Amino acid sequence: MTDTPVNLDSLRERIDELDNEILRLISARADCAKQVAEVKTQSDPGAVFYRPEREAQVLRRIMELNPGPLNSEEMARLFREIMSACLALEQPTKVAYLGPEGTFTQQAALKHFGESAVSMPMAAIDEVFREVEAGAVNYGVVPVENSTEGVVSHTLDSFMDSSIHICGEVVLRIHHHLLVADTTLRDKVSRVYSHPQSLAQCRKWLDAHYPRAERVPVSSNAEAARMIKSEWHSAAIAGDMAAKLYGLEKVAEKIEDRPDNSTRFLIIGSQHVPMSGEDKTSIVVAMRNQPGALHDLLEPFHRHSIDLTRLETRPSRTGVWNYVFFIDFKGHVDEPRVAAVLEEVRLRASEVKVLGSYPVGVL
Ligand SMILES: C=C(O[C@@H]1C=C(C(=O)O)C=C[C@H]1O)C(=O)O
Repeated sequence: MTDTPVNLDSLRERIDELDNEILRLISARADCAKQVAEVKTQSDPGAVFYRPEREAQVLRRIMELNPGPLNSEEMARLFREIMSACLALEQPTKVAYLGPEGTFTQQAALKHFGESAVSMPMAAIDEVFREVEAGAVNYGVVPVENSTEGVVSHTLDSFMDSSIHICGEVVLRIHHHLLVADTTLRDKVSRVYSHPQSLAQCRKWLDAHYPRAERVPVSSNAEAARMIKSEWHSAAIAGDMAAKLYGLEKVAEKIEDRPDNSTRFLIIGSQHVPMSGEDKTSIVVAMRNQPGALHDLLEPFHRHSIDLTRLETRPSRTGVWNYVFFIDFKGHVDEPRVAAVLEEVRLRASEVKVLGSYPVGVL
């Protein structure tokens, strides 16, 4: 196809006009968001400006209305950033995440809150919980389950001793790469560093390509990326953010054994999140260890046609009960049918704790 200069010029003129329009509209939107913040402060001086359910509704509406040619996810990502910038005008959201910088958890935090949020790396999952509990940050982001390797048990255990709520979820496609520094001797790699979950997610690939290399588990894949800078015979498995942060090269891309490898992260905070129209609830239930306990627990969900999306069993650490169950299901605690089920579950269980109701992840 050949573009005549005249065509190109007129198209660019049209783009300039559209940009002027977009600029005007985004500014008008930011003004509106500012006014919303003023209204919120008038009714409650300590008001939280960020509203997870409202943001989910805005993004879902945009995805539904999107006429193309941009795909809906791409369009929602643009709106995600507009909302993030609007919110930061009044109050940048402070978010603690499982660090160090360059982890998938940081990527998840930015995907959920947008680039205008202030994100702070923490050394461990319980530190993220502590920062949120202490009110030093507005929210925390922690990994909870991976499609290949299953549950992140540390996160579930942290909920047992905490009053923290779940305010949201975000799912991230995880792509791992084999990374080296510019000083690494690529044909002499005898050691591969990564987080144990990442090593497990790339097990078959490592067996096939580096069967003799020692696999060294470290606290995060960003830490693995940092470490190999000073070791000429070592490689790291990590994602794009860590590769960029530490200036590493990719020897092999997307080496995860399963192409649909993804991780679910939870947004934790102290807020009760109202209904967004498409919500999930997470609860933790302690049962006495007696025959039929699990059946008794699940039966009310079945009878009220409530969709369970996850069931996880953890040994109780208190000794009073033998098992605790982490259950996720579709619906919100403010819905009467969910309230009815919880009432029944309370009668059958030794203890029920609602961790939170929150919008099903949009992006
Ligand atoms: C504008 C509001 O406040 C914040 C900003 C939003 C936005 O820019 O659309 C949406 C929800 C809140 O996080 C609101 O509550 O409507």
